[in-house]
Amino acid sequence: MSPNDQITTRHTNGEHVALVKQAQQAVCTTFDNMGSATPVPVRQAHHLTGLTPAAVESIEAQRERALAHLRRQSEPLNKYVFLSNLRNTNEICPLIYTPTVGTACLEYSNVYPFLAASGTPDGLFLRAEDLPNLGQILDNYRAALPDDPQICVITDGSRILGLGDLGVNGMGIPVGKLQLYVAAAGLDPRRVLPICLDLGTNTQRYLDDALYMGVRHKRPEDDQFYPIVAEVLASLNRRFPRMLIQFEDFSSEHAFELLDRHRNQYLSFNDDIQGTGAVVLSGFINAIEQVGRPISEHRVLFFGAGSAGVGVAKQLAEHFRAAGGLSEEEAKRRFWLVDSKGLITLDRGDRLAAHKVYFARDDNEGQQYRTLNEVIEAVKPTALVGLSSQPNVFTGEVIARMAELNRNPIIFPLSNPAVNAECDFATAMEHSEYRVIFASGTAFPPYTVPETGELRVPGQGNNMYIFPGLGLGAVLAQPSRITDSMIYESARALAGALTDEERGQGDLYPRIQRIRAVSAQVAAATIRCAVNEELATSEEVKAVVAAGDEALLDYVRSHMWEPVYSGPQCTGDASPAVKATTASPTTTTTSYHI
Ligand SMILES: NC(=O)C1=CN([C@@H]2O[C@H](COP(=O)(O)OP(=O)(O)OC[C@H]3O[C@@H](n4cnc5c(N)ncnc54)[C@H](O)[C@@H]3O)[C@@H](O)[C@H]2O)C=CC1
Ligand SMILES: CC(=O)C(=O)O
Ligand SMILES: [Mg+2]
Repeated sequence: MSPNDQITTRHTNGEHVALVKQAQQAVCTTFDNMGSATPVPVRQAHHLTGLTPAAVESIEAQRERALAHLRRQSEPLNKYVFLSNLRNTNEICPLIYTPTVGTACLEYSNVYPFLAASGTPDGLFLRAEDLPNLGQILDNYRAALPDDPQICVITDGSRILGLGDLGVNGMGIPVGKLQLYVAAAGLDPRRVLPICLDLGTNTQRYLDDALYMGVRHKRPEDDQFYPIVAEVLASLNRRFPRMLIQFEDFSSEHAFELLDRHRNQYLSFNDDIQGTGAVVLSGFINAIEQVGRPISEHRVLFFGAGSAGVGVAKQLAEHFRAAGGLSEEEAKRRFWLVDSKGLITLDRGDRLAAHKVYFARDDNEGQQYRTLNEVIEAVKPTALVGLSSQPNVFTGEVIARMAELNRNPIIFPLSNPAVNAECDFATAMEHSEYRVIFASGTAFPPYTVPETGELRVPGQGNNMYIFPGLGLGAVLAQPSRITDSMIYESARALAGALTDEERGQGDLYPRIQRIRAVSAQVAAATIRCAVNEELATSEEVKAVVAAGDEALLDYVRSHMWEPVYSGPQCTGDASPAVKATTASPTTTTTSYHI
């Protein structure tokens, strides 16, 4: 007797319809849906026979078709909408990230209904009014998942990339970051939690926009803001005590304070301050090696002194101390930070935000420097780092001057998305006689040197090289907190992850195609550090670290989720429960059929 017959004989017609629907939906939920790869017995068991064409495909064939369709779309936003739907119906989709995620955030309210066409929620949208029911809301969300989430990325949308306060439209960023966790470090897509804390927006055009989907009022003052965030974090921690919390794209005024308040309370880190600090340090380590001058001779000029600028400067200063043999005071004096009012000095006459005070200069002898050109002439930097969101401020003239001052000027225009970058790769190459050492936040196309035909590939200094591995390491080691040493070790691991070939070609970062292997190395370094600092609570991980570096790397790799079709669904089991499969000879993996 077929399953269909069983239903018909035992139930009335109405019950039959309901049961068929239930059985069909059981294989149509996001995480169990195999689409055109659903085997014939499963189609029969779930009453899907005749509802799809006959072909039973492999995951490779599905991937090929999706890729071809993606490439046929000419508009980046259409690509994003397609990928978003693909993600919501089939958790195999790779990168949905900068630059398109920037456009997608700007348009989020306009395209949201199409993104959510599958009915799968993007994540949690939390409002201040929800606080009394937060426990219930988390329970509701948890009910749709097979297990507790391991990582959440939370934003309040107040500083999305370099695009400003986008309110609820910022949800695209936690979603995109968590997609990278899945693609780059093999986090299980069913165990990640994007959160938009929708407390309003100060952007008038959204408040006036009839189609804006967020809470329609201004943001709360600090005396309300901090208690709200504290309550949300406490609820998250009560419900999911082992979950790592990643703060993302909070405005700089709040980013530092939130990190200070909560970093020792919960397993958490701030991606813009610490993740960016680590990724830029990593590229800098490799850049300094190429330049061939000792660390102590470098003079670094930061254009932009927000969460990213100050976070990166602090991370580099730590390296100047640890690897350059400088005292804290000597290290600090190798850095000059510029904000919208010019070089940050103690006697500039304005009240400096707390995060700017550490690097404020006191050696300017009463003189203030307002423009970038003035500061360059005063400082004569070896490196120029852009984290200002001001497009094209590193003009041809600025780059030419840097190339006069240095045989190999280090120029990192790191603002996102690409339209906000302080310069593009072609400008940097053409005005430096191709001598620039370059990395940008969003990838620029390679450049062909006209005279020689040599193809030069620019580096991408984006925290996506750090946070996936750092997060995976934290999930596996379960330390009580993320320390500065773990961040520093993640940066060193990334710097050391270049292959000889990549190093030989002058790359600062590993090729993106190797991101999984690289994330495994970053995760291993994080775990090793957590164990050495006696903060790791996983006994399994402690034993693996004791067994040596190869064992640790194997362990990390074996815990990276892979999309594979296997398990009971393939045999027609009428209730397609998700089961783990063994992908490595040594350990049980967290790979599941989807
Ligand atoms: N590549 C990467 O991995 C990352 C890049 N970013 C990018 O860094 C940028 C900055 O991020 P945050 O520091 O969080 O933002 P922020 O808005 O807090 O900081 C911007 C800084 O630039 C300064 N600035 C603005 N206009 C200026 C002008 N005309 N001249 C000189 N300085 C000016 C501001 O005074 C402020 O200090 C964003 O574009 C963001 O997307 C941020 C994190 C990671
Ligand atoms: C990359 C990133 O985190 C940002 O631009 O904010
Ligand atoms: Mg960010």
